[in-house]
Amino acid sequence: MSLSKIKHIVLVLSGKGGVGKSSVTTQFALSLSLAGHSVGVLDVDLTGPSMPRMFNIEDAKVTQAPGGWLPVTVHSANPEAGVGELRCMSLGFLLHARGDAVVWRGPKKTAMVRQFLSDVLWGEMDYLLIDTPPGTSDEHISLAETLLKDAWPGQVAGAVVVTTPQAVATADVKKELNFCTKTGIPVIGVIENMAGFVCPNCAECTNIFSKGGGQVMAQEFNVRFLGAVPIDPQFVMLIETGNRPVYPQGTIINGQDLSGSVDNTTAEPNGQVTKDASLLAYKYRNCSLEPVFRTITQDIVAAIG
Ligand SMILES: Nc1ncnc2c1ncn2[C@@H]1O[C@H](COP(=O)(O)OP(=O)(O)OP(=O)(O)O)[C@@H](O)[C@H]1O
Repeated sequence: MSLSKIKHIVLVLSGKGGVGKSSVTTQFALSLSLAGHSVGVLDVDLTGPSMPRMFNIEDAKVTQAPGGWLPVTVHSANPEAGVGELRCMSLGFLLHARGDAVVWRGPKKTAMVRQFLSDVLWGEMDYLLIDTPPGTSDEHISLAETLLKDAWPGQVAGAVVVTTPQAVATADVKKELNFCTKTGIPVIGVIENMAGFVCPNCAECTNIFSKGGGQVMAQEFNVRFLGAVPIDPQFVMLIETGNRPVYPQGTIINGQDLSGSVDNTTAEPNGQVTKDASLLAYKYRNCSLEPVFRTITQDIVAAIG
């Protein structure tokens, strides 16, 4: 199996679409990489692959080598700066045109997931994060079957389950936790995303949705609560504008009008990290969600052991 040299495999799940599962996968991958770990991200959301957009590598092409596909490099390792390499594989790289729709029946999806697990040449990696579609679909069942059959004991570290605070989303996530129980995939913990909005001007946190649903659910299911990630408009900007971030018109932060300016205000204090790591990672280091997710990542790494 092409996953044999990967130390830990982590699934990222959510019961509902749009709760920020891919954003969480992105931040988890960047946090791990910035902590010096080598990370692969496998996007098995076949009908809505969003990892190429998240990493701003939508135009990248996957190379076919004799033994399989070479994943796309988001950034190379920079040991001097303590940054690990980050690579990604997604169906998005294999579609002819950006935005092409995938309308496949179950067996074809199953075959694709199996091929992703067997034919991608990851090489040696500390972590492989698998971004899954929302719910419990054909992709999940194929993933669970293939992974649990082929992985060595303990290699599948478990699943991180993402939810938003409100009850309708947490209800869906309960199904996801049940799926993990039934398939025997350990649950590493629950992350509550979009938990409040911190005003960039006055720093007051407003709970736009209700609060604490993820924590309550974690207690109910006796699983670890990994933390709450607030809504940060800067993160969306970082992702949507990728490696060349420009503030849109009307952006006023801390009373300063930044419309149209390149968001490099904190990007180049020493020039070290930009040398090898992508500017995306470098920008993320300066995003307000980075310290929040760094703590969550440390907890996950400690939980995996
Ligand atoms: N903490 C956050 N702060 C600000 N924006 C966020 C946050 N989390 C997610 N978003 C934004 O919300 C939108 C949906 O997030 P994302 O695509 O990660 O959700 P998803 O659960 O993976 O969706 P899908 O079901 O389509 O796979 C994106 O535009 C993303 O940038």
